Amino acid sequence: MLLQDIIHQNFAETIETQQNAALSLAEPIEQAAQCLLDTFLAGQKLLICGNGGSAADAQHFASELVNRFEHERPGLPAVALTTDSSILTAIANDHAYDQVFARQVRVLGQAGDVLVAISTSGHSANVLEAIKAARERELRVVALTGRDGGALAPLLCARDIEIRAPTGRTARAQEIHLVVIHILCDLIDRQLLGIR
Ligand SMILES: O=C(CO)[C@@H](O)[C@H](O)[C@H](O)[C@H](O)COP(=O)(O)O
Ligand SMILES: [Zn+2]
Repeated sequence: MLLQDIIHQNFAETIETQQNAALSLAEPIEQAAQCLLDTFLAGQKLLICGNGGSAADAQHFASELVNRFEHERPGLPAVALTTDSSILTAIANDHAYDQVFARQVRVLGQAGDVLVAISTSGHSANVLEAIKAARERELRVVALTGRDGGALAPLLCARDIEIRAPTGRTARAQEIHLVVIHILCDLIDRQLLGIR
């Protein structure tokens, strides 16, 4: 196949996936925005985790909440659990890599906080362990997933929210996740600032 064909094929797949997501994800995104807004209005916080590109998404989301998205407003409390190399390496070295987020959830999480768990496959062991820790500490979970939800989806309970990108490709799921993160920021800003 010509390189230009591959380029066009990637764009076409992205557009189709985004169109499918617009149809299937409006409801869980609305629920998640309300959940996050209620959490902030109650004075509680978000903890956000994921691996690789999803670690970047966790940091991206936290920065838009703590600092700002498109409008000036008071900062909103959100912590990416992916950023402190001393904490991450100590937990991985002394315990296990699958505990790097769970231990932070147990230490930093308080009942009523929300864990945002990001995994395109739903099979990252450290994200699954973080969800189990969230359950113990009575945090709600907003999960950004893909494929069939993997081993993550069955861990969720009725109070949790799954936003599942309708694709089997990690790259396409990550692209959906970033759009979802920006929509959540937009909805939160509009509600907080009374923008229509
Ligand atoms: O960004 C990419 C691929 O686009 C990779 O870094 C990817 O995030 C990593 O392979 C992750 O370990 C995948 O984890 P997950 O989404 O399956 O939980
Ligand atoms: Zn990537």
